[in-house]
Amino acid sequence: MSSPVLELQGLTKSYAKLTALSDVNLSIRQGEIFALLGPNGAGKTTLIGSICGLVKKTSGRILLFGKDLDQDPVGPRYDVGLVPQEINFDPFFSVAESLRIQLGYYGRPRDDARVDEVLTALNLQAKKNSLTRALSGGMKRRLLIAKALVHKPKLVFLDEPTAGVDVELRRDLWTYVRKLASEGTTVILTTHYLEEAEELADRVGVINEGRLLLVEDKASVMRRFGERRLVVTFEQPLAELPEATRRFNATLSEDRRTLAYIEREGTPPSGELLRALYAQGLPISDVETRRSRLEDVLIEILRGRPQKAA
Ligand SMILES: Nc1ncnc2c1ncn2[C@@H]1O[C@H](COP(=O)(O)OP(=O)(O)OP(=O)(O)O)[C@@H](O)[C@H]1O
Repeated sequence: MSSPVLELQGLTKSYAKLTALSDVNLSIRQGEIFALLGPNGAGKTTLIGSICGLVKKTSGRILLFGKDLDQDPVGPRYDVGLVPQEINFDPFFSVAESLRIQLGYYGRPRDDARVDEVLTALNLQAKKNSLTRALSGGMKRRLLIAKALVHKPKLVFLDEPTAGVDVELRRDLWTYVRKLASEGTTVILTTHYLEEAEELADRVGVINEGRLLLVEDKASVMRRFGERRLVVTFEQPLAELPEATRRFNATLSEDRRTLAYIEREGTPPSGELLRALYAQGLPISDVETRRSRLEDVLIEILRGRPQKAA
C-alpha cells in the first residue's frame, strides 16, 4: 500500500480561550474523496488552514506527501490546492490573468493551454477576458475552484465548495471532483450539504468541538448508524399482530391499522417482514419505506449514540 498523502499526528490548535483542534490523528489515502463533517465552529476550517499554512498549529505533526511540514513548510504545499470558503481574488484582473498569476504563485511556468483547459472544465471560457469583479456570484465560485486546480495539485481541499451555488453548478462540480479523484487526485471536502458528502465521499470524518469523533468508510457508517423505516397500512384494523411477525418487534398503531418497523444493522430485513405479512393474506393498502440519509446519521453521531465496534 502506498504511503498516505496526508498524515496528522496529535494535531492541536489552541486560541487564548479555546481549543479549536484537539489531538487530531488522521491518515488520508491517495485518490480518495474524504468528507470532513461537523457543525459550525467544529474546527474544519482550522484543520484545513493548519495544513495549508494559514493557521499556525500549537502542537502535533503534519506529514504532507511524507514530508514533515516543520522541516519543510513550503515544498510540499506547492502540490496542494485550496478552495476557500471566502471569495478572495483581486477584482482588477481578468479571469485568465488571475489563473496565470496563480500558476506563477505556485512556481509553475506559464501554461495558457492549461488555463484554457480549466476554464473549459468549469464553464468559464466565455468570461475569460472579463474582470473578476464583473462575474456573478456563481461564476466567482467557479473561478475560485479553477484557481485551486490550475496548477494540477495532488491534494485539493474544498471548504464548502458549493455554498450558495445553483443546482447545476453543484452537479457539474460533483462530476468534476469525481473525475479528478479517478485520475488520482486526493480530495478533502467540508460541506454542510450532506447530500454532497453522500454523493461523493469514499470516507467520512466527523469532528465536533475540535475532536475527531469518527473516521470510517461512508458505506460502513451508513450501515452502522443508518436505519430503514417500514410502515404498512392495512385495509382493516388488525385484532393483533400475527404470530409469524412477532420476532420483528414491530409496533401496531393505536387504531391497529398501521404497523411500523425499524430495520437496523443486526435486525431482520424488512423484506422478510413484508413476506410474512403477505403470507398471512392480510389485506395491505399501502407500504412506505424510508432510508436514513447521511444527515440523520450525522445527527445520531453528534448526539453520541453508543457505538458498536466497527
Ligand atoms: N483567529 C481565531 N481566534 C480565535 N478563535 C478562532 C479563530 N479562528 C477560529 N476560531 C474558533 O475556532 C473554532 C473552530 O472554527 P472553524 O472555523 O475551524 O470551524 P468550522 O468547523 O470550519 O465551522 P463552519 O462550519 O462554521 O465553517 C470556532 O470556535 C472559532 O470561533
